[in-house]
Amino acid sequence: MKKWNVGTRRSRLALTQTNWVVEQLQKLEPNASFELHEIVTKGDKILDVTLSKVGGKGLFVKEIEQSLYEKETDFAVHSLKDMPAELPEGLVIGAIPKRVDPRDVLLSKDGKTLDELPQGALVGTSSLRRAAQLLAYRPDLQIESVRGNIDTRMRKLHEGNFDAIILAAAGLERVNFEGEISQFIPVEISLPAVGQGALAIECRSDDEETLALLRRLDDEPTRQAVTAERTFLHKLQGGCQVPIGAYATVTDGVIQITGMVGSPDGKQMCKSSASGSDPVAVGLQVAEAVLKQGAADILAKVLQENEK
Ligand SMILES: NCc1[nH]cc(CCC(=O)O)c1CC(=O)O
Repeated sequence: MKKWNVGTRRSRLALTQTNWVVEQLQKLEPNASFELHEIVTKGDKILDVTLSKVGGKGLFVKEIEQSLYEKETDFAVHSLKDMPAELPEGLVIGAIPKRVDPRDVLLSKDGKTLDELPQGALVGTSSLRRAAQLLAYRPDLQIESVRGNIDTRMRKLHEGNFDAIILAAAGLERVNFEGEISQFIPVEISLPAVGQGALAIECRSDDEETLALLRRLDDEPTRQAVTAERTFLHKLQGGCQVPIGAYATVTDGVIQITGMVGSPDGKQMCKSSASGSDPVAVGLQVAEAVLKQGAADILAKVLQENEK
């Protein structure tokens, strides 16, 4: 009987996602067994520093990738949005299952929507992307950093530290907290992070047996959409701690993508859309369009801030 060793982070969200993947695979391979290996990452340990200041790239995936190299594990389940644009040598994304809701959501006191929040309300988010788009829409809001996993952030809201916080719909739905959502923020107001709402299952590029297993969970339209988004991110040389957002959909084989780069204060916003049948081509096209609007200057300034 074949046994697969599966790497996962230890947070409730990570374990829920990994268990979901294992459940799907178990249905396809009733005779195989799967053993979970919980791995604590650097990103889980550093909770008191703003993420963008600890040099974010792949903070949540490095230790997990090490265990793949050492063949302690055969595959690992990640939130795609936590994956750097470029994978290290020898590792690939073996499957991208069908994406769930990609939107950001607002959780607020008394269920208020973005438009109903009082003047100058305090909103918790440590994402520069969310801050930029929120302030572009409501310049009066005050943004403050909030770290920790979903439970910690919701506790801070309930304790009265904030008027509202922003999270990803996908994470809340996966851990059955969708009842806490006050508003699904339209993508026209807040473009999601690249890959938000999608999972990535990572494995060794030469492990044919695992690749064949994972391929069965791959969703082609999702893969095309996130390929376009990740091409956009890669072209802008962005990791996950930059004010970059993108969202692509696929309809009858046509990919439609919108991408943005904004200054964290929301005052400068570069945004463009493209469509076509080649995910890489449309991703590059949008990246060039926002670069023409001045995205490089915004990103350089953010990098400079992070180094301080
Ligand atoms: N940055 C942490 C993270 N990574 C993935 C998700 C949610 C699940 C997803 O977007 O796939 C979250 C939490 C959040 O942003 O609210």
